[in-house]
Amino acid sequence: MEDGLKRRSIQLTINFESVQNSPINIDNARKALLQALIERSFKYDERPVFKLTSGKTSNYYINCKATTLNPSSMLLIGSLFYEKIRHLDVDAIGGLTHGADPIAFATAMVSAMSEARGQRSEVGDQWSDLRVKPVQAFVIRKEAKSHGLMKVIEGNVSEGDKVVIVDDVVTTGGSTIQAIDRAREHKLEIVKVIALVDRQEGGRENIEKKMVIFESLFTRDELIDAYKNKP
Ligand SMILES: O=P(O)(O)OC[C@H]1O[C@H](OP(=O)(O)OP(=O)(O)O)[C@H](O)[C@@H]1O
Ligand SMILES: O=C(O)c1cc(=O)[nH]c(=O)[nH]1
Repeated sequence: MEDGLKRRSIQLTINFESVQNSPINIDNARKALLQALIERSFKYDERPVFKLTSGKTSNYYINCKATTLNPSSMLLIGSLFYEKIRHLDVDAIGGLTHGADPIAFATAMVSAMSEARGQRSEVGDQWSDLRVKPVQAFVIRKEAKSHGLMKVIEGNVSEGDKVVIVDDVVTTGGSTIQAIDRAREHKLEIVKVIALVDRQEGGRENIEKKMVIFESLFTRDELIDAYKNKP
C-alpha cells in the first residue's frame, strides 16, 4: 500500500473526451465488446475440433486474445473492468499470464486516465471522476522466472495489497484458481475475481469454492445468442 494516498469517487461516468471525441457509455461499450468478441474471437465448428486447456474438446472456442489485444477493444475492456472495481478499495489487478494480461493492463491504464481527469476536476473542470491513486497491474507467471529476481508475480504489488484477479475465459476455472492460489501464497488479499467470458462449464462453482466473489462480463449463452443472431 502506498501510504498517505486516498481515493475519492464522486461521479459515475466514463467519459474519455480527453482522449477521443465520443464519450463511452457503459451499455454501448458492452454491446460493442460483445460484437468484437463475436467478430474476432468466437469460433464454431459442427465437430468438436477445439482442444481446451483441460484436455477436453469442444465445438466452440473463444480466442479472446484476438479481442483483448485489439486497441479499440482494449479501451472498452479497460472501461468495463474498471467500472466493476472503481468503487472498491483495490490496489492492483492481474492474473495468470497470458489470458489475464491485456485485461489487467487495459484496466490499469483506464484507472490512470481516470486519475488524470480527477486532477482536472480539482481545477474546476467538468471531469469530477476523482481517483487519486490508479490501480497497479500485475502478472502471475505460470513458472517462476529462472534468473534475475526469480519472481512468480511481476508488478508493483506487495504483501497485504488488495487485488482483483482477472481471466479472459473461465472453463473449469483451473487457471483462475492457480492465480488465486499464487496470489494468496504471496499474501495478496483477493477482493474479487472477474472473467471476461464464463463458459458456464463449472468454472464459476469451482472458483467460488475458493471463497471469492466471482463475476463475468459475458456468459457463453450471451455469446452463442449473439453469434446466432449475427447479421
Ligand atoms: O478455466 P480453464 O479450464 O483453466 O480454461 C481457461 C483458460 O484457458 C486459457 O488459457 P491457456 O491455458 O490457453 O493459456 P494462455 O492464456 O497462456 O494461452 C484462458 O486464457 C484461460 O486462462
Ligand atoms: O478452456 C479453454 O482452454 C479455453 C476455452 C476457450 O473458449 N477459450 C480459451 O482461450 N480457452
